[in-house]
Amino acid sequence: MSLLSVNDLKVSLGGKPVLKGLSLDISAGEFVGLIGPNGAGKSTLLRSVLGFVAHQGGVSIGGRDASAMMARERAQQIAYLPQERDIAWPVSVEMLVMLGRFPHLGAFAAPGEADRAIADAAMRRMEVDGFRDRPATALSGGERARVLIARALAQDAPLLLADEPAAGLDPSHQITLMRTFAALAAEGHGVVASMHDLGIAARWCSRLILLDQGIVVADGAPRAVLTPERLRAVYRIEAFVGEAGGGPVLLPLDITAS
Ligand SMILES: Nc1ncnc2c1ncn2[C@@H]1O[C@H](COP(=O)(O)OP(=O)(O)OP(=O)(O)O)[C@@H](O)[C@H]1O
Repeated sequence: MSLLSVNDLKVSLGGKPVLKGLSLDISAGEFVGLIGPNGAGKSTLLRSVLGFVAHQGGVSIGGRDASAMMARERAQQIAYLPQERDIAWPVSVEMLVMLGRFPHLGAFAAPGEADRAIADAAMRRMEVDGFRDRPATALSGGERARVLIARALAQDAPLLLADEPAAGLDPSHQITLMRTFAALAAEGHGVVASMHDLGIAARWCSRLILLDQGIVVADGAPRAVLTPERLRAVYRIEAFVGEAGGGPVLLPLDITAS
């Protein structure tokens, strides 16, 4: 089932074309890594789908034209983890995660038992339930990131768009996150996460979409997308690409000599 369809998306920012006619489809069951060098357009793509950026071209969410959807309807269909990890108010971790349930509540309705159970499960998944009573502003960068991911999980939308969710996480929490996203996809959600760690993207994602200068330059299985030639052409890096422990391994080694 198609969760997201983007057709010939074009965005200009500050008079400069940033997305230049980009098309993609995301289906239920996929864990897609959105990769590409700094400035390739990854965040702009995610923000355009959310309706935060003026754009040309078609976006449909769950088979419906996104431009006709209210913000609340979109939030029921798509959970979004922004790149910024700022938390403005010293609310408790539990309250912040519970905010993920708000698109599902009626006007003025308080969260019920089912909402609490979903928020609790999200906190346990991201291993933040141990500090549920602490102010969310009094956490380390990585802990804060995990709390914000838990909030996005609590939203329990068919599609999750996450902008650099692994940034700032230690290796064990990065792997926990990748396992969680892979499990969400196996449960029938769609997950699109922008990432800079190509090794972790190669190992865990079912599909990679490589952006460069506002266009999709490769889209497919990680082994097919991350060839040494393409890494050279797009990232200007030399990399070791191999296999270990039942999956692909990628290690950037050096800058390509020009
Ligand atoms: N408000 C803005 N005004 C002008 N140009 C912008 C604005 N926001 C982003 N850009 C430009 O748009 C391009 C794409 O930016 P975007 O943040 O989408 O890239 P990205 O792939 O997410 O990069 P990164 O990996 O560094 O997060 C960049 O060249 C950036 O400088």
